[in-house]
Amino acid sequence: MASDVKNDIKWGIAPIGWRNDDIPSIGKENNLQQLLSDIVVAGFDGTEVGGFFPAPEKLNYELKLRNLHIAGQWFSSYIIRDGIEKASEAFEKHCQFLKAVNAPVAVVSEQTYTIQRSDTANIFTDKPHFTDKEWDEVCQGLNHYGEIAAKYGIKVAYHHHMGTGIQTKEETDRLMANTDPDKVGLLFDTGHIYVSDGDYMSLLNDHIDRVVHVHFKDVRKKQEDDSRAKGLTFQQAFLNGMFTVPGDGDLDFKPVFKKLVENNYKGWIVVEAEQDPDKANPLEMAQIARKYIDNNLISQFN
Ligand SMILES: O=C1C[C@@H](O)[C@H](O)[C@@H](O)C1=O
Ligand SMILES: [Co+2]
Repeated sequence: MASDVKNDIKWGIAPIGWRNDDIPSIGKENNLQQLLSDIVVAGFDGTEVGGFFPAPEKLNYELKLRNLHIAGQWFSSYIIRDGIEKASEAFEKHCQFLKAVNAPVAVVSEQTYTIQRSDTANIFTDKPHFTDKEWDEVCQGLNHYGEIAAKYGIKVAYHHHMGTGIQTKEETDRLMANTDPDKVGLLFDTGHIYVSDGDYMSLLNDHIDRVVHVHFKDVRKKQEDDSRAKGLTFQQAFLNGMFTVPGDGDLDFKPVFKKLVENNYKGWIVVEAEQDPDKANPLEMAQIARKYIDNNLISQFN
């Protein structure tokens, strides 16, 4: 059965185009009200929680004024570094926040050994690798996160991510094989898997049944090649314009959307493009993305 495109799929855009949690100086002039109002102007249904967002009461108030909704929030997980018990305590607090803002998924990434915030590591070559023991711990811990999330009516959406121990398709395959499908879902991020493996359809095709959340991140191949040749860090690469919104880069989102719809995907697709807002006007980029979605993706099913 296919999704009912109008009712089953909600479209979001992440705050990361306006402000970046990892580089707080970027876009600090964009406050919550500005961000949310831009999202309404561009025609999206909601967003994910950014690091600068206020407590639930204030956030819900601002969302309600604009009829917007929260899709989820990133959780930096440290199962290997801190152990399952301590990591789970932090995760439970995260779920409490998510429940208070009615978010359906927790976006989880195991951040032990990550190089995504490093000032020196080459994002294309220096990723960490987990030992077999660490893999066991992460998989066990994530299953436990799934049990905690379920108490709050939330799903775990695991985010494969450049510069982490679970980045490639092979690593994501291993994660999917060793976690419980009822407890751990997959967040499919087009940009991360493309930069990692040079392909995005294989991951989607193989794990479509586990996908509970989606990030649409486009890649400018020229800027990716340039960043790779220069051995840039993750932050340098995105400031070099490696990522952009769908419709502005080189990835074709039509087969991705088709696959999701044909497999009855129900949930959020969030446009997510970390860029320098001084170079890429966030509202303009949001409007480019929305136009591409309407004219090239949704139109396939009209
Ligand atoms: O989903 C994401 C959240 C960000 O914090 C992260 O760095 C970005 O690359 C991403 O895909
Ligand atoms: Co993402």
